[in-house]
Amino acid sequence: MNSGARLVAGIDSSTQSCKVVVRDAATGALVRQGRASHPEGTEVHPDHWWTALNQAVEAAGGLDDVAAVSIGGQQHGMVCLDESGSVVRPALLWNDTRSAPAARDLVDELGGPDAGGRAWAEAVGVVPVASFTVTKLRWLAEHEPEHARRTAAVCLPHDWLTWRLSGSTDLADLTTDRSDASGTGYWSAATGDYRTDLLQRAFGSVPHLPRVVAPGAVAGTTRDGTVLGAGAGDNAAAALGLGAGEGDVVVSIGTSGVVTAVTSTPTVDPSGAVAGFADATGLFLPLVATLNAARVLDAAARLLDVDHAALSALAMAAPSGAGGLVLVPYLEGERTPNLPDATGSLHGLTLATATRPMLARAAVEGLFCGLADGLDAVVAAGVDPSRVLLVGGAAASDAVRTVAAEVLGVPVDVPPPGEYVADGAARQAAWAESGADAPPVWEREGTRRYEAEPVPHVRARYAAARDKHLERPV
Ligand SMILES: Nc1ncnc2c1ncn2[C@@H]1O[C@H](COP(=O)(O)OP(=O)(O)O)[C@@H](O)[C@H]1O
Ligand SMILES: O=C(CO)[C@@H](O)[C@H](O)COP(=O)(O)O
Repeated sequence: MNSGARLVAGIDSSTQSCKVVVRDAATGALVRQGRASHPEGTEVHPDHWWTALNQAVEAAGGLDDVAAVSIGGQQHGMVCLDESGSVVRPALLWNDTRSAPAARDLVDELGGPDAGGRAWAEAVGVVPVASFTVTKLRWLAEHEPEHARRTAAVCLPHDWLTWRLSGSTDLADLTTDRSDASGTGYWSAATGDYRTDLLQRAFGSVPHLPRVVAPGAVAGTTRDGTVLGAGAGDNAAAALGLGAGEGDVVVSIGTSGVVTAVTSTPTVDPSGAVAGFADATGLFLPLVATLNAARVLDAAARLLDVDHAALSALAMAAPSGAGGLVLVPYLEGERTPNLPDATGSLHGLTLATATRPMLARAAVEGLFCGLADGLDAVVAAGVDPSRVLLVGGAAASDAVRTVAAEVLGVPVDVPPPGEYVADGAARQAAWAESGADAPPVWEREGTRRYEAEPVPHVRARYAAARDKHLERPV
């Protein structure tokens, strides 16, 4: 297939799967792609990611003719390695909530919800919640001291996979990048430094940490000499893949629901709603993430015994507001707002709303009302959105696109279906391989705009319902 063009590859090692794209480095044209599934669960041995990566690479026709590769990965997952480079225990993922008490303790130790929240946000841009690596390390130190004692290095999913691609087993060769480092809770996007004092506080010692590679720099090479880019957290990679600039807000509906924006200054939000992450170009990436997004629709489709296309058709057959039926979608607990033990709930059931279309509509609206709260928080942090770019697996749904425009209250641009995290990683790989000051410009056509009258009544009804939920049974 290669007609002499220089090729680069981008990999998205996300929560549910691994996707690989091979693109022309100069034009960005898609040459080939592949995919493989990850196992279910919030605790996953990294070997499964490596197996899926190799399957996805094989499905994409291999990397033999590729000049450079980068990896975008699910953020925050705790990968612990011993002195010999072996994995100490399965990784705890971003959506594993067992470290919620550890998160509360870490905030309390710096002064409680107000003073402690401010102290953490000023130090590292985030206020600990169960998703962040620093809280998982505290959990490990408290609950599995033998594993903590054996931990000689800590890294993130994309760091570990990049290291595996390099073929090294030397902990000194571990690398990360600004965007993923900023999701650990012990690296500051504002200063560009590790806060080993906070890591020491959380874990009781300071294991070896990956070197932070600058955007566009070379992290190393594979054994065959293929250039390895720095990689990125998946949300930063998606922003790079979309070419998002200031004023663009990216909303991703994957396993997580995410609202992000690229900004030129770091964000400090002592409430913790907006995480002050770094992006993949040297700028910043304020981000709100929810634990409940595409899987809310998976669950609704399961309940109604339909596929996603039929779920979308059902939702489109119901009116805005689903006649007053509200689904609060805390099916996996929640991260924003910080309610790790919450469960989902259905409000406003009447004989008229107890129908399949109303339930389908309420599911889509519920997940977007949570994200609209997130968009409000990003705006309060100083972002002035001119449009929303909608991506992630569930962006394929017509109902999702329509409800997004209604509930978010801004024009929603849906780029053509694609793997924007993997594309961002590929663009970064091309940047690293070129040695240029900036990533290559890749044109993209086919973006479709969705506009709708805002629906304040839908958000008002959700706001009345969202605090009424049961905790998970013990
Ligand atoms: N047409 C669709 N409508 C709604 N959800 C969809 C559709 N197609 C895929 N999904 C859902 O999107 C999710 C996968 O999206 P993706 O962004 O790849 O997730 P992740 O990055 O978290 O692994 C799955 O939960 C899948 O069921
Ligand atoms: O925790 C976050 C961001 O802070 C998540 O966005 C993860 O990065 C997982 O992303 P997906 O696999 O759902 O795309």
